[in-house]
Amino acid sequence: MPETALAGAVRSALASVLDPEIRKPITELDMVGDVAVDEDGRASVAIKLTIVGCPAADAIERDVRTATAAVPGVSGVAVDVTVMTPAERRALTETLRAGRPARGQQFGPDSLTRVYAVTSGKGGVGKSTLTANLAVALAERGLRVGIVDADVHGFSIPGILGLTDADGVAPRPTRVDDMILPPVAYGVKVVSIGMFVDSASAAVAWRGPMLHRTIQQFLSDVFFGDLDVLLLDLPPGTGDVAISVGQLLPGAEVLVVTTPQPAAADVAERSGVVARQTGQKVIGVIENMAGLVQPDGSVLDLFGSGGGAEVARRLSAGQDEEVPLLASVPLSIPLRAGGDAGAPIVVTDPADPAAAAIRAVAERLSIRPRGLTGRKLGLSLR
Ligand SMILES: Nc1ncnc2c1ncn2[C@@H]1O[C@H](COP(=O)(O)OP(=O)(O)OP(=O)(O)O)[C@@H](O)[C@H]1O
Repeated sequence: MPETALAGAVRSALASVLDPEIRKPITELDMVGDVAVDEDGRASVAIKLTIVGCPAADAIERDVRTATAAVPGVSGVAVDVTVMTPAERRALTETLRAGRPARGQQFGPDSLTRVYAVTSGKGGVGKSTLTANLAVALAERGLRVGIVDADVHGFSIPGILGLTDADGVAPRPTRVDDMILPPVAYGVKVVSIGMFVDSASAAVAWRGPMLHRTIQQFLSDVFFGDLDVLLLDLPPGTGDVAISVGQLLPGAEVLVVTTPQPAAADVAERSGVVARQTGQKVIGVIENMAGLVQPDGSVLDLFGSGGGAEVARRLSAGQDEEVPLLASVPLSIPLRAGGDAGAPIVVTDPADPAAAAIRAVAERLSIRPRGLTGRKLGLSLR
């Protein structure tokens, strides 16, 4: 039976309901089944969820009720929730892949997504804290942003972005067949090794090939959709990881994080040099944990000063293009506390000097023109 005009109006209104994980209208995802409105204006809407126990079910049902009830002429709403058949699910994953074969890489040479690998010479310099806040600041500017947290030594991104539970455990992402739907926090799609281990303290002692396979799986099986920017949080500076990134993401550009400590400069410089040896371009240095402004206005240089500028100078030597020091992010109690609480300060306390410095990096990155330098153009000479 054809839908009445009112049922058609309800269906159109449902285009405003987004699947919170896939972030597309449920109408485009074929999640809306029969829609009918009786003579008294009572609407009945059939919704097909991707999987049984879909964590987004309540949000979708609520939004469907609200959108339907707002259509003029509708007096009541009944929502019938079912689950897609395997064939419907397969059709959905094929639509989401948009022609890309299963297990195909999403960020290959033709991709328009800018990929930034955030690296540091050693642990504990604030790489994850900066990556998470930078991602949120980029999303705040209207960009579509994703993070791959592959830092096996401390998969801390889910915690910093408030995705973990009271025990510090990250949520297991929803799977639709072989497609992994990344949770979204502060507008950023996040996938982390921490989402696939059993406890927050689980130690991950992985050799390079295992990490390589995991990054590869994240890049192929996680549904990121069209992204403007993908940030990679990688374990501190080993050659293994740089080689993997070079192979899997030849277009990736590198941000080097260091502290102001002159002694840290050597090891930070090395991480930049290793990245370069594997064909990646270092596009800037971020100094973190710089001088803390005291209540009396004096500056406490807990970790010394000048390390960031020194690393940038050394990485620029012999290069056509200078490697800039993009920011010097001061020590900040709110930045640390925001990370612990899962509330990134670029949103909760944007005026904090550390938040302002990170937001300035986001602005600089978001207006960078896309260059083709270093990209294979796919031309062949006959
Ligand atoms: N500018 C800053 N001011 C104060 N605390 C900071 C700052 N940057 C980071 N921190 C804190 O320092 C600690 C280490 O930061 P983080 O986990 O981001 O480092 P990391 O380089 O990613 O380390 P790892 O690679 O070992 O995971 C965290 O407790 C974080 O809150």
